[in-house]
Amino acid sequence: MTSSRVLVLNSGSSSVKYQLLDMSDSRRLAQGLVERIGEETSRVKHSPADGETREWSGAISDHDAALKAVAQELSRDGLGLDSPELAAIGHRVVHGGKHFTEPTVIDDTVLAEIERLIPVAPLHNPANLTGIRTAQALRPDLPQVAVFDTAFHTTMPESAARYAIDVETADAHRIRRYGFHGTSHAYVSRATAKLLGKAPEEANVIVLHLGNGASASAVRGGRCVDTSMGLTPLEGLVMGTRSGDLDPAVIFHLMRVGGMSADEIDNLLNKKSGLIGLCGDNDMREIRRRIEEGDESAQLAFDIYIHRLRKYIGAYYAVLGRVDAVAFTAGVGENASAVREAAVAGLAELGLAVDDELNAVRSDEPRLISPPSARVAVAVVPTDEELEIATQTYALVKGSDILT
Ligand SMILES: Nc1ncnc2c1ncn2[C@@H]1O[C@H](COP(=O)(O)OP(=O)(O)O)[C@@H](O)[C@H]1O
Ligand SMILES: CC(=O)OP(=O)(O)O
Ligand SMILES: [Mg+2]
Repeated sequence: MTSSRVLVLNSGSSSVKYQLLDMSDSRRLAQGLVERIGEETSRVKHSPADGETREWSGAISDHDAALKAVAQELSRDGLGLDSPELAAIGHRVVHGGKHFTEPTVIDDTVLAEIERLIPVAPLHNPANLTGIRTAQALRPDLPQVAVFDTAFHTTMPESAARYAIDVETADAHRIRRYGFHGTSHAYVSRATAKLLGKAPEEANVIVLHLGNGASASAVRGGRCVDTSMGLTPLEGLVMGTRSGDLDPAVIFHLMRVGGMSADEIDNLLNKKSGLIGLCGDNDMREIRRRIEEGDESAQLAFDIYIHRLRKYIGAYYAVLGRVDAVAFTAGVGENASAVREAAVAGLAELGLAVDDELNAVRSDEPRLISPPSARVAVAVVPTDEELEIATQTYALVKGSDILT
């Protein structure tokens, strides 16, 4: 039997998203989500392609237990991890440092490197590691492949990747801009070029990945030339719970004057800042609802979010010189028409505008929302990190002697 199925695991700090795909025709056989891992009640949602979605709540204490729940759900549909049709398991790994520029078959050395990078991706790499270890224990015979969020950004020029600090100190501690959400920026920039009827090499695209974590990238001819996240996924845009850009002196001030420890500030900036810090909610749906009711702190949080986003659009416009499209993606980018409208409002001089009717359309398909006459296309392009990870994983193991 030829094996052509790939299971993709995208382990976040408190969630696991997964998809099982048949790569002979890129068909999705099942997908799902385990949320609120470690909380009192976790939630599991599992959708087989040929059956009813199943949802249940229960206590799932850690990522190991979450993955076992995923394996069980897949088994119930006859798609268990013991299937001989499974060719590989692909894992999203958030931080790959400078070393990993390509999808990589995981061995002990790769595991050790992912572990070494935990201090620069404390919310993500530990979850990614648990996902890998549990999957290895369930199927020790299968190739496990790491697809790194950082890989797509390794093409950035030094002028974009280097911080303006003492070079020796930076090099000693490997401090530079790595960038994240790379599989999404790669997938969306390519899909945007396709939507424009261009080859990726011909298109300059600003990608705005606005999920709970959020980042922008400038992509010239299919290669990343700048991105908003940095050494860690904390820099750049305002996010659900992360501050994004701020004066680094805020940290010394909080230490010296506020009496806070490094860990306390880390927690403040990563988990209690961004939208949730500004108004108590990190879900854009809730923020929009509160704004409709006249809530001032929700309005201010929204305005700060949009102000930062517009600054990055302007910055990357200048970085690229010529922009063919601005693409919105991820939970907020794909769904929040008010964010898209506000992000480009008043930028007609730059060739940017949205058409209200097109912007209001809800769809899972890539689509243009700018008026046909606009000089720069504005697009909504749903991301599919799992499909991209599966494609890269399968390309690596197919036809190699890894697959037996
Ligand atoms: N219909 C919607 N309108 C506005 N925002 C939405 C909508 N649906 C989802 N979102 C936003 O998308 C976010 C999640 O995005 P997602 O890309 O799934 O994030 P992540 O992968 O980081 O968990 C939610 O926190 C919410 O703010
Ligand atoms: C890198 C990152 O921020 O990822 P996520 O959006 O999944 O938190
Ligand atoms: Mg995401």
